[in-house]
Amino acid sequence: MSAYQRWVASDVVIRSSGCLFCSPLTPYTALASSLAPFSISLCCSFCRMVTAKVWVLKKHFEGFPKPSDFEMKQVALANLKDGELLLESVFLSVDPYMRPYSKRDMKEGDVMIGTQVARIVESKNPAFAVGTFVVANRGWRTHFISDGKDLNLLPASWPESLPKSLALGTVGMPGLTAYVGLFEICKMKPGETVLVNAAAGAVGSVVGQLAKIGGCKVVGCAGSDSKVAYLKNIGFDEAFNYKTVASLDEALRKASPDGYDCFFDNVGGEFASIAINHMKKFGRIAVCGAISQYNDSVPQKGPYIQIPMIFNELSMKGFIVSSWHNHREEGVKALLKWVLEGKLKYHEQVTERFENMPAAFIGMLKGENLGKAVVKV
Ligand SMILES: NC(=O)C1=CN([C@@H]2O[C@H](COP(=O)(O)OP(=O)(O)OC[C@H]3O[C@@H](n4cnc5c(N)ncnc54)[C@H](OP(=O)(O)O)[C@@H]3O)[C@@H](O)[C@H]2O)C=CC1
Ligand SMILES: CCCCCCC/C=C/C=O
Repeated sequence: MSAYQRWVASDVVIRSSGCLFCSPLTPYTALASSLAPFSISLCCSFCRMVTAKVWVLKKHFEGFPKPSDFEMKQVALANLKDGELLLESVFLSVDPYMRPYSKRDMKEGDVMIGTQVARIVESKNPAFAVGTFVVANRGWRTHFISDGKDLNLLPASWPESLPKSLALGTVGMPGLTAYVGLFEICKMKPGETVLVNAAAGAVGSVVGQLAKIGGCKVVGCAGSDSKVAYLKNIGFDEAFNYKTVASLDEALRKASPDGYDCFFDNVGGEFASIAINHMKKFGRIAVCGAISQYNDSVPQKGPYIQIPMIFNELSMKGFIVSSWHNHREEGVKALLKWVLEGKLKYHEQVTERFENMPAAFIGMLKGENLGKAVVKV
């Protein structure tokens, strides 16, 4: 009998509101495995169905997201079929893209989109062992069933001492975004000057450090003095608080009087319109994000970019990291190596409890995070 089966057999009742699947009267059971405390699921003591908690988009966001736009629900998961796995989320990611993508791709009532580090708690698929950690793209759910095809294993060389949540941040999608944007889109070269905004966040903090590893001068800006201090601490040559400088134009000129070869733009809007006038001849702009525009109900207007683009013969390219999946393996390997060598530092803003997903998401959009915002279930 496996550790998991022993737990199920022990029937530790931790709640009694009833099974969603068979009867409102049947109590739930704690279901755990040999690797507790990671695994605590809800399982009906009669039919053995697991109940997942999920967050749905109750109401499309208008302007800034608010707690009442979300609703938490319970979903009963069916028993596993051959080839299937039961997983529980251990860390969930909250990312800016959820705001624009919800408008483009979701309808009210859909489970919020997103990725998680999850642990396999039951397996009817011989290719996946119980206890394995994976990265999945299954939205804001505590538990889910998979056939294994949509899961990414953490690299085999992932040390036990390294937080697995980094697979959602510095050694995950945001880190890869920095890697692709700098090396493939900006095509940065040693000796160049790189500008990055939202620099103390998940993507920006990696951008600045990779640019330093690549032999560049790095200028970053962020929305608080403590974030600016953090940027200096992790090696940025120049950093400023874009919210308190008297003039953004002056601050950009002071930080690099000769201008910028590469601009990694996470913010868009007014910042980008001003920064474009500080680009050097043949400068390259990676259009990564436009977070200053995501919550606009009325689209922002110019100034327009054509004149500086022409005079300085600039290149400007938007990109979506998932289109660069052929660089994933190489990128994750390089990021992990730099983290382990101590050349790539990380910080995580960890919010406790699945119930706080909306608060973590809203907080990240407001700039409350230093480094990657994640939720620990
Ligand atoms: N193209 C792609 O494939 C990808 C794009 N992205 C984009 O990269 C950007 C950064 O994402 P990520 O690193 O995950 O998030 P962050 O960890 O950087 O968190 C978001 C940060 O944005 C800043 N911010 C919020 N509102 C504004 C504003 N109005 N003006 C300036 N800064 C603001 C806040 O920091 P502060 O305190 O400094 O204001 C906040 O902490 C986003 O635009 C995102 O959409 C991310 C992943 C993939
Ligand atoms: C599997 C998650 C894919 C995330 C793609 C993110 C693209 C982001 C765009 C802007 O934020």
